[in-house]
Amino acid sequence: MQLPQAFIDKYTNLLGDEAPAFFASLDQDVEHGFRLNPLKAKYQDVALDLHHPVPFVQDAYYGTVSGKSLAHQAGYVYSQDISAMYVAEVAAAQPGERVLDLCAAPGGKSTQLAAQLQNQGLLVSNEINTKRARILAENMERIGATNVIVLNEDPANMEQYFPAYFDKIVVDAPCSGEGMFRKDHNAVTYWHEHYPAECAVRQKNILNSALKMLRPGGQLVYSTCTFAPEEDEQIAAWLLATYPELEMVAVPKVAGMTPGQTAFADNDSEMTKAVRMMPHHFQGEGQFVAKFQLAQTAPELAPVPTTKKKKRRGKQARGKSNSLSKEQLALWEEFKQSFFMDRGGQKFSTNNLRLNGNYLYYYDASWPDIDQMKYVRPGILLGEFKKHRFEPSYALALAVQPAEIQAKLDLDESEWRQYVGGNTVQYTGPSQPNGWYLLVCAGKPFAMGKLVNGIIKNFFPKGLRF
Ligand SMILES: C[S@@+](CC[C@H](N)C(=O)[O-])C[C@H]1O[C@@H](n2cnc3c(N)ncnc32)[C@H](O)[C@@H]1O
Repeated sequence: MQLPQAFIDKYTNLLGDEAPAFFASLDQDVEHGFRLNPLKAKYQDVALDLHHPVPFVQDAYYGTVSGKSLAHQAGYVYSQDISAMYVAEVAAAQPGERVLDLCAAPGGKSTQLAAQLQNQGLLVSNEINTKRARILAENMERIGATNVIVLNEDPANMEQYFPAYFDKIVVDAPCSGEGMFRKDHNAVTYWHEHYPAECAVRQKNILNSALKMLRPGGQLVYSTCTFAPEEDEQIAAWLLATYPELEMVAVPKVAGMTPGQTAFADNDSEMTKAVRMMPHHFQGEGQFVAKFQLAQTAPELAPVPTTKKKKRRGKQARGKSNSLSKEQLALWEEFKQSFFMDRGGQKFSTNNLRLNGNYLYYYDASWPDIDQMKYVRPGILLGEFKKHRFEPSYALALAVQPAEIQAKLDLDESEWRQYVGGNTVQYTGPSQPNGWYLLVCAGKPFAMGKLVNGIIKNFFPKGLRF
């Protein structure tokens, strides 16, 4: 790989004797990994090689996964770089917590945080870039978490709505991406000498917003995929200097991980509590992770909102949320009765429904009001009301477990392939009445289908077909 001379000079100076090994490693192949998704029933029952676990990350393995496999489509697996997996592992969200992933697309950390939460508590996954926020929403939908809101906001706009609200915040910051040079040689072309310093300005702005949303006693995890001290140790040191109520928490180092470098931040010895993953020592991409604790006694850092809340913004935010009409409620209840065992029990109860236009969402009544914010997914999309009927969503199929559904049809792998390719399927199983069914292949729910006189009509989302 052709590295810019300024980059070579910089790291020759910073890394000294290690520099040749560091530069050489940027031309070597990277080890791939994937994580299984414990939110799915029997999640380890996948046709993948699970003989090589990543020892320091829950449910993670070395290897590659096809995006066109059943396990991937049905949300049982997420491909992720080995180093990147360590960020959410360090955040260690606990069931019941309120967690914010502030720079979340495409969803590597968010999918992992959702798994840690086990559908208890709330995960707000935010992405500022609209196109990327949609991809994030698709990934969150695929893994089937039922406690996730996907926002498409500038962090600065979020402060007033979530003052001192979250127990944990992950800032996986936009950065100069030097750690990605190995995987994406094109990334080198964006790099210039002043790029890290420019990124640092943006990182500080994002962190200032994040801290206003962190509750006293809460924890912040900051990470980048760059080697630049300006964006790593120097940002961590700036945080400590700017927010005396913050202290660093030591991040455990496993084989190959190196401590943050004191020399990169005015000999601040706290920096050894952070971790660096450098490609000449560690098998994944380059990564920096630092963890901070906000003192329990810290004053709330958020301004008390005094101004009137802004009007709803953005296309997705249009259509005031309102309650269901009698007909809509009856259609939903009718669907629930035929689809779920025990009519769904307490799941998706009427208190937790929210209508946006004709779209019906599950939105837990205890969650914060996001009406004023730009969102992509305000909870789980359950389905859409069409003329005198209810059409259940793909997201619902991925958010339920087979055992809680009575209306389901088992398809084999070739029928699955036919269906995800956008085709109808001739149903050959025991006779069933017409209606909506959860489609299941090898025990994995993968879509909704409508059975009409022995044919399963195709409702697989057009953009996801393969
Ligand atoms: C390193 S990536 C996040 C990767 C993600 N956490 C994952 O694990 O899949 C950083 C993200 O920050 C977003 N971003 C860019 N500028 C931002 C800003 N000013 N505030 C918040 N996020 C920003 C980028 O669009 C990008 O998706």
